[in-house]
Amino acid sequence: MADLPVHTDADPSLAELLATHPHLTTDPLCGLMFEGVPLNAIADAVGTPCWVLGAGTLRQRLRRMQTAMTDAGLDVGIHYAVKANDHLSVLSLIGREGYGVDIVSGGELARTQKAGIPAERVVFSGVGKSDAELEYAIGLGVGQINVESAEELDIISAIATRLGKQASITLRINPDVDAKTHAKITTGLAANKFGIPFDNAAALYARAFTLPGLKPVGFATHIGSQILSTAPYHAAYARVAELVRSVRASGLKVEVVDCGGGLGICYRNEVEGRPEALAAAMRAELGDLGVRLSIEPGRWPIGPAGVLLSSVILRKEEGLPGPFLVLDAAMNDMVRPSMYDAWHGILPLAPQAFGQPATPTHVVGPVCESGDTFARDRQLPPLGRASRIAILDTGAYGAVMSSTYNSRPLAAQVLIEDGQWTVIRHRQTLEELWQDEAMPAHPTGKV
Ligand SMILES: Cc1ncc(COP(=O)(O)O)c(C=O)c1O
Ligand SMILES: N[C@@H](CCCC[NH3+])C(=O)O
Repeated sequence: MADLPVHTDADPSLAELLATHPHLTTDPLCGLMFEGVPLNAIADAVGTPCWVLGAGTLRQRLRRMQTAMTDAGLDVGIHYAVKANDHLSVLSLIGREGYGVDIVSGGELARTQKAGIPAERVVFSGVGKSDAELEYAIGLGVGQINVESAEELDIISAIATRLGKQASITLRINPDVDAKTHAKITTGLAANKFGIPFDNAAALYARAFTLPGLKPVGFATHIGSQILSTAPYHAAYARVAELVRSVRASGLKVEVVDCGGGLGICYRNEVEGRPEALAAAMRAELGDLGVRLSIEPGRWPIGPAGVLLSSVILRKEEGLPGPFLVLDAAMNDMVRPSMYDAWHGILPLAPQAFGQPATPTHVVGPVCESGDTFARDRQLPPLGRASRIAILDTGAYGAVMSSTYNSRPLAAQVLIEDGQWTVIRHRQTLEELWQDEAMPAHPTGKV
């Protein structure tokens, strides 16, 4: 994998975006299609905003990861990171394909159980697992708990002992490696809250063998997300390998190394992270240790498998520095641009839009915050009221990060499978916005 994530600073043209997103095609009559389904047909039936997920793309990308590992001579367990997209349809597909999952909360664990994923295929990560969450996970017999602090080790030992269980644990190591990604999603630097400092890990691992209720099986690391270079992976895995060798030299058993997730995708013009290069890094640094390896990918398999459909409410130009397209989707639906200044491709749905000249356009949502902006100075064909667009690469960290800010109902979700599409989440109704709220009785009995 090249260490040059961005090959040009210019925004890709619509044609270039189509070339880097092979599951999206255009048809002269139907316009933009996703996995062979006209997106306009979905928008006509379901309305906008609407998330569309392609099961074929997800399946194909997971298989590519598995094949990359096998081709490198590695037997690697794939534990899909549920946080990227926790819809039951996704988890059910993951389970049926035989993969495991990486979870970070009791809620995610409950979803995996609802989707029928066996508890032994679950890895529980997270910097602050509550007692209730740990009791739930240990009681169910999850396959592995990645421990992130000395205090957590004691808590898990106490809970497992109380429940009469043995919890398989790894220590999540903070290798102090710069993943060279956005500051808000880097996790492997010493200053980050995640993992156990490298220098404390060997002693803590030894201590884990002395505590009741624990079965220490190895180490885990996860250095961040949207990583586009293999160098940080090499550096992190080399440190973990050093640790494995040193604790083994002191007579301790190590059976497992969990290599985390983080492989990046092409949003704009980045050279997408290649699972083959990740496999090569794992093989080079960890291949001779005779341990069971696993990875926890979220964004890579599912990010490109989703788009967010939206309609233009109106086009606002008067007195402004360039035209503003105000969409019916907003930061409450997709927060990544507001939160990380993330760049997401935008394609029109209409067939005729592709041949027209593009001009710089601002694309915003209707929420009452200037940060509710999807794109600035984006080269787009002339779009106006009722034009439809697709915001690309929203399969990961899209719908899962939605809120109902400004009392905006959660958008509908659709899954495409084998050329057929199904609504997998209805658009939230206004009543559902407040159905879980209660009003204290007013002393006079009236509001
Ligand atoms: C422990 C852990 N594993 C896996 C992931 C998945 O990361 P990504 O979606 O970048 O592959 C994350 C999120 O960064 C994480 O915190
Ligand atoms: N939410 C982040 C990724 C966080 C990864 C979680 N460990 C994003 O949208 O890029």
